[in-house]
Amino acid sequence: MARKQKILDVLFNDPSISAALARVNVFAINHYSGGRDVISSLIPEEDFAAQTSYDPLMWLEYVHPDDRELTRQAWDSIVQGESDVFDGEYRFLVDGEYRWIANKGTVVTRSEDGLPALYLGADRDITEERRLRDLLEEEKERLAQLVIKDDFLNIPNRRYLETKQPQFFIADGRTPIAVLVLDIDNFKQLNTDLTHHGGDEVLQIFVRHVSTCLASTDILARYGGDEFVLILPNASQEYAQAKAQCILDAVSQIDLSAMRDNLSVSVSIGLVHGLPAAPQDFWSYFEAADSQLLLAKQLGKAQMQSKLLP
Ligand SMILES: Nc1nc2c(ncn2[C@@H]2O[C@H](COP(=O)(O)OP(=O)(O)OP(=O)(O)O)[C@@H](O)[C@H]2O)c(=O)[nH]1
Repeated sequence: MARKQKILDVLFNDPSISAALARVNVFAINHYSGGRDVISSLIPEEDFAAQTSYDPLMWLEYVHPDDRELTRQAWDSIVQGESDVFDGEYRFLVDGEYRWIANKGTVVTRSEDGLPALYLGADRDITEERRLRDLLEEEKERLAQLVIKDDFLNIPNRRYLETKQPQFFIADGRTPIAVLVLDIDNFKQLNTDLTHHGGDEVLQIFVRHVSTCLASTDILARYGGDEFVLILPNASQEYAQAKAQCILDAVSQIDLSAMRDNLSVSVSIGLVHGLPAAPQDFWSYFEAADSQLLLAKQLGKAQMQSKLLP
């Protein structure tokens, strides 16, 4: 005890040591002294002095209410002796504003009842670091979205299907799914009649019309060119058939008279519905739907052909 006391005396009473520690944001709290000996705390000295009875948890009041519970839990495990090392990030009230602080420190000594007596830690203001980290995360998310989105039509693209399909394709033998492949009829001719730019406009009008039939859980993606994939997770066969009919009707309503007279748009649809079971995957459903699309084209276009998969 005498040796510990000596260490504490040096630590807290030698101004050169206190100053050296403060320079690297090391703070020390001597709970033996009822919290009177403090080096370099973010809490103003007068707030310590103003305490009528010493509360070793008073610092938690400076932690942002949203971060307080987690911080308290982490500190509790120190108090209870489950760990000596504290390593946390929280917002802390400094000069009237909340700053993000990283606090890493350790209990140096415990009193006889096992409670932390001397705690040495380093506070680091990471507000700017956190802001940059958040910006980077947002940017990464934005780029990730760009990669899986068709920029022109503002819907998911083929890469989306390739990366995300396991999420909606549940091959447990009891979760139904419908996969539809849509292809605009005679789009090559539309491009010739309207120019490529006009064809682009038709693609946008097409997506707008198809979207009037979609529910929030339906996923429409552009597979490429004038070919689209529509996934209806958890859909009944009747729901899928009605969806295809809605799309056929909506596309037949497209009016291109503002661009050129006597032009109409139609779509052919291949539909498969089933209860996928392992080892089936999304692409086996896609291939089957694509075969149905081919059949619809061969049978005269502007129609839907469907198949039930086991
Ligand atoms: N305007 C435009 N045309 C595209 C785009 N991507 C692909 N195309 C064209 O779309 C046409 C697709 O034609 P196909 O689907 O092969 O044939 P189709 O004329 O639609 O005939 P069917 O599918 O048998 O009805 C091709 O001429 C492509 O050059 C695009 O982003 N914009």
